Amino acid sequence: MHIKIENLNKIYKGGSYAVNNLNLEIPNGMFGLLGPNGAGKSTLMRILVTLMKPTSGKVYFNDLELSKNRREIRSMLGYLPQDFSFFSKLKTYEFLDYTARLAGMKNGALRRTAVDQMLEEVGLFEARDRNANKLSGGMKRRLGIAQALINDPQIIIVDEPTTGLDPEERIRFRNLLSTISTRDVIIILSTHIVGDISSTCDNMALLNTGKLAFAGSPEQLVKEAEGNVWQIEATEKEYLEINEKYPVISTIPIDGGWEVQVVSPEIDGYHGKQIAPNLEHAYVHFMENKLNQWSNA
Ligand SMILES: Nc1ncnc2c1ncn2[C@@H]1O[C@H](COP(=O)(O)OP(=O)(O)OP(=O)(O)O)[C@@H](O)[C@H]1O
Repeated sequence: MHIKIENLNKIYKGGSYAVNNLNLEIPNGMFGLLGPNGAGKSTLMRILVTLMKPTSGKVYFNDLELSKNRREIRSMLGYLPQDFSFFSKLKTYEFLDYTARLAGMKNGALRRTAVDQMLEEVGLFEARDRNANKLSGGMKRRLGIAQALINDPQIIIVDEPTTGLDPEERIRFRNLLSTISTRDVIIILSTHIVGDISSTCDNMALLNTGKLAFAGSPEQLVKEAEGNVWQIEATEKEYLEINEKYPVISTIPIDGGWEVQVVSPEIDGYHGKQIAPNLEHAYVHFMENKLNQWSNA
């Protein structure tokens, strides 16, 4: 499976571009879509899952063009939306059985087996008789991914799936997606949480104000930030200045002041050394330095 997005635009009423001339290719495996709030991620997801039509441009799923093959493409998709909610009266098992029926699984015996297997896979088998709306936040999200996977989709699209989850559930959810991504599928993971991408995705794109700011591997993005991350030993007074001047990534108290990590091409004579960037540094480098340079050019 391979997705190709060509010159895609979405203009909402009022004239603002939520997606702005986007060109992007998405190969098999786990693909991360990263960007700040309002970058256009949800709009792009909704276009890909056929819930919204673009203003212009084309999307190909292999050879199938989206606007001409909506029904066929829909049958290949599983979607976990950002605001996924449940039917309040249904038990966990009943909910998944219901979505399996909606997905066209008519044979009762086969459907029951598929539902039980899926509940096992997402770690909810023990909770099968609990009301879906009484599950914890992380369990609800796992039930959400179960409903997206029940018809064995080739493309799985998950929008901000780890927002609001505690660290343990976040890791559990990421591991679940990683396991699924070893199959012959595309998983598109939209997030503003850098850690979701660094631990799981082979390829990624960075969106900002509807435009593509970067496409490649997380390692490539990290490489672009080399030479731009500094660890500074600062006095209290210097720390206050540094905080005004540069994006500060972390601060640790040390004897007589602070050890501060900043993202910047230079540090104006402060006492510091360059350190190897990680994806969080690289994301900040891109948003703060590169994009500002472009918009000022
Ligand atoms: N229905 C709509 N009508 C008008 N403008 C919209 C609509 N939906 C989104 N927008 C605007 O389009 C832009 C992109 O929004 P979108 O929700 O796609 O971004 P996002 O990256 O998913 O952000 P978030 O993580 O906050 O959902 C934003 O400026 C938003 O205000």
